[in-house]
Amino acid sequence: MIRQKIVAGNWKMNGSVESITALVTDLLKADSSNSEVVVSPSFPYLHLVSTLCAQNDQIKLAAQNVSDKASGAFTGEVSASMLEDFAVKYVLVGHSERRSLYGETDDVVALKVQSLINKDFIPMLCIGETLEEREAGQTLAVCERQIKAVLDLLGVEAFNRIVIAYEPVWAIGTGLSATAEQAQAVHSGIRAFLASFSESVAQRVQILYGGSVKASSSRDLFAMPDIDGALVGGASLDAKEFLEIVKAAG
Ligand SMILES: O=C[C@H](O)COP(=O)(O)O
Repeated sequence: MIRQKIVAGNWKMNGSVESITALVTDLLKADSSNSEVVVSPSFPYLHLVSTLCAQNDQIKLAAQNVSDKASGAFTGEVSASMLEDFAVKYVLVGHSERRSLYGETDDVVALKVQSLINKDFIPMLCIGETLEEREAGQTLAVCERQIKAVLDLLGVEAFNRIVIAYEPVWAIGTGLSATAEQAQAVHSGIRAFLASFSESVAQRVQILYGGSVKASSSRDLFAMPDIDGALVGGASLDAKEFLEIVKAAG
């Protein structure tokens, strides 16, 4: 099955009105691409970016997080219904920084996925193992456990509306990308795991790789049959580098 590639830039907690305006302006100058291009600013800049991109359907918007609660006394949280006021298509969920620094468990991540699916957003479900887990041979078991929490709550059909981002924790922000072969092995394992629940869902689901993706490594990654794009952190803050990655995706 042909799956459209997605190249998503996760800007994390970076940027200002000035720098984001300049970055988006540069991204909008690029030629159109067959891949879907997504950018993920911090909440305060969603409105700015959606306004800047309003005349151009080439760039889609992602939020970096969402609350698992619908509304109420949850200071500092942002609900899925609030995101409906912006042109948000995707929402990152379960990023390893959320899991490790803010204590998000598999169960909380699954609830966030549920709140997004209920509102017709597409969750980008981030999964991946730590270095210790990889060295202990637990890479796939960890990924499967993280996916299983969502499967148990929502069933396999939910994955028709979910994008998976495989991001080995040891490769995030370290400059140590997984090799294309290492990433492919995990992606195909994830797809096989989903296929044990539904072959058609497994064939359809887009699985992105994230972890120190650079223009120089992206072509090899995208040549792999089960790598359907990238979730790019640091390199997405540089328009030229990010656009090279978009180009490599075709
Ligand atoms: O969401 C993106 C990942 O955390 C990758 O970040 P990085 O490209 O800076 O390693």
